[in-house]
Amino acid sequence: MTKPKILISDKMDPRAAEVFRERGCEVDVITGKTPEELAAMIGAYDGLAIRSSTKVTKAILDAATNLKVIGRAGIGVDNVDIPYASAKGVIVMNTPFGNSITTAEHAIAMMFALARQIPEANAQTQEGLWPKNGFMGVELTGKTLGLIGAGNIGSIVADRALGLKMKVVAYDPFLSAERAVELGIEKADLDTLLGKADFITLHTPLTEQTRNILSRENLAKAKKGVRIINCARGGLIDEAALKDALDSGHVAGAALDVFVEEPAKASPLFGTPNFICTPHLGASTDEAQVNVAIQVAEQLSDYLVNGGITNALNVPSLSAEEAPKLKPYMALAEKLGRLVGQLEGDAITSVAIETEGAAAQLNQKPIVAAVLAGLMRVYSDTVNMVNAPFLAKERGLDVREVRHDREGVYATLLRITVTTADGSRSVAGTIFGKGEPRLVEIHGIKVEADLDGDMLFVVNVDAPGFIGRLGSALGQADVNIGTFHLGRRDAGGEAVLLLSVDGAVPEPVLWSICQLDGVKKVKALRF
Ligand SMILES: NC(=O)c1ccc[n+]([C@@H]2O[C@H](COP(=O)([O-])OP(=O)(O)OC[C@H]3O[C@@H](n4cnc5c(N)ncnc54)[C@H](O)[C@@H]3O)[C@@H](O)[C@H]2O)c1
Ligand SMILES: O=C(O)[C@H](O)COP(=O)(O)O
Repeated sequence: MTKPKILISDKMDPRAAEVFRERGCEVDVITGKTPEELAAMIGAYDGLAIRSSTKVTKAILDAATNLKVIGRAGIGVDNVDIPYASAKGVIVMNTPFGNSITTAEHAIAMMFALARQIPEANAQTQEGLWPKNGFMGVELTGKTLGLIGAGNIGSIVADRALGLKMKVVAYDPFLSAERAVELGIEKADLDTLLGKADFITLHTPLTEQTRNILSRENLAKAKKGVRIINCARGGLIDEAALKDALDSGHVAGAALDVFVEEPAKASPLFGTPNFICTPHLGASTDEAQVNVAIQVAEQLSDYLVNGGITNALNVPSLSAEEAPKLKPYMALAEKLGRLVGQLEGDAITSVAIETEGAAAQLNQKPIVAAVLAGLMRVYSDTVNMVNAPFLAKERGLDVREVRHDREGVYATLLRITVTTADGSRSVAGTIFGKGEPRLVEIHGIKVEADLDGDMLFVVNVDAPGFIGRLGSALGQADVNIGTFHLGRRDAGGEAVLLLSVDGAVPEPVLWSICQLDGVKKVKALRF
């Protein structure tokens, strides 16, 4: 088996490359490339490990013809075009916890630095000014910290702030009342927070809802003398409005680790009194960088080598223990999806995916994704488990999952029922022996077959001599039959034939079979 190839394109702790190699991947560390240079080389790689410097744009993804997974050694993935990666079938993972403590500590450090104006006091002292009377600070004890975003980092900041005897008020629409009680903080709306907070710290992702959450209007609503910290993402604060609020004294201090434009080489905020900043250093500690480097390498190699999916942002997770159990089911799901996709074409409006017995105990999401990937292969060669659910949604396909815990005739069964304008049709399969996927039913008729290679599907009226006539038609056309599977609803009723053949059946031969007495449908299939 060829080893998966990984590119590490941003500065990352060397443990990442070591872990990739230990886990059976080839790895190149090539940093500091321009987008054009990256686009020229990315085609050779199965996995891409990045931090925040590499911008994974549409152009990079278009050039990444072999890419299966992108791993972000860190949290924010706003440098990756996730919708486009999903459409291209590329998994995007991050390491959501590896640098949270470090970043929370940076926010607390910024809060102290603001409260005691440490950077400016340090600079003036080292200039020999000994400015003992110029730096009157404020205590943190008893002050109110307004937390915008109380997720992983926000809740660590809250914990540390409570330890400093501050009161914490949080605005986070997704924070439950129970979680707020558990954290020992007050849940509030944004206006209440703005009216109460002596310090405000931001810990949300940058989204359409959070962009400029500290707008000019909201800054005006904040308490006079507020101090503001942003170690989350540039764009959460209106930088021009912040500059004006610092100049007017409405905001007593601001500390930014992140900027709208990065690298921030120039900013109207630079040089403003009571403004301090760091160059996106939130995650920059030895501990955090080792954590995220190891985690990203473990996650990417786990996916490329074993099929395990952890911390993916665009597909359901799949643990390394689950992956081998699910593997035969995903193969079955893909084949059955492919069968109905080829039989019904683009007329399908809805699909029901039912599992029975052992199959019903498994994680259903990957099975559903594999069915959809198989089904939509008729529309596109590049469809896979990652982009199939998105493509299905785009096409308006109605997808339903049903689990039946009881066992039927089979200890484990997967049934797919699709609906078209002509009604509903189903196919079903099971897992035999050591994980072999097997078709067991088509259109309610029992037929056992391996779905493999080129096949021919025929629906006919059950009648004596039909099989002989079909065999002759194929023989005359020099089409060799490998296996032959037959089922019928009842004697003289509808019958189905599924044949494996050595090579694709040419169109004129399909047409001649269509002309045989009693034939209702003929379809060449490929698996
Ligand atoms: N400066 C750095 O180096 C650095 C390092 C790590 C993380 N970060 C950034 O910090 C931020 C927070 O990271 P995290 O790990 O805590 O993420 P998280 O997903 O755990 O938490 C984000 C929180 O924001 C909340 N939220 C979402 N929309 C909101 C809205 N409209 N208003 C208020 N709250 C909202 C969510 O409910 C969630 O609780 C991210 O932007 C991340 O990229 C920066
Ligand atoms: O989202 C993150 O994890 C931080 O912004 C850290 O980014 P970095 O890895 O580029 O330092």
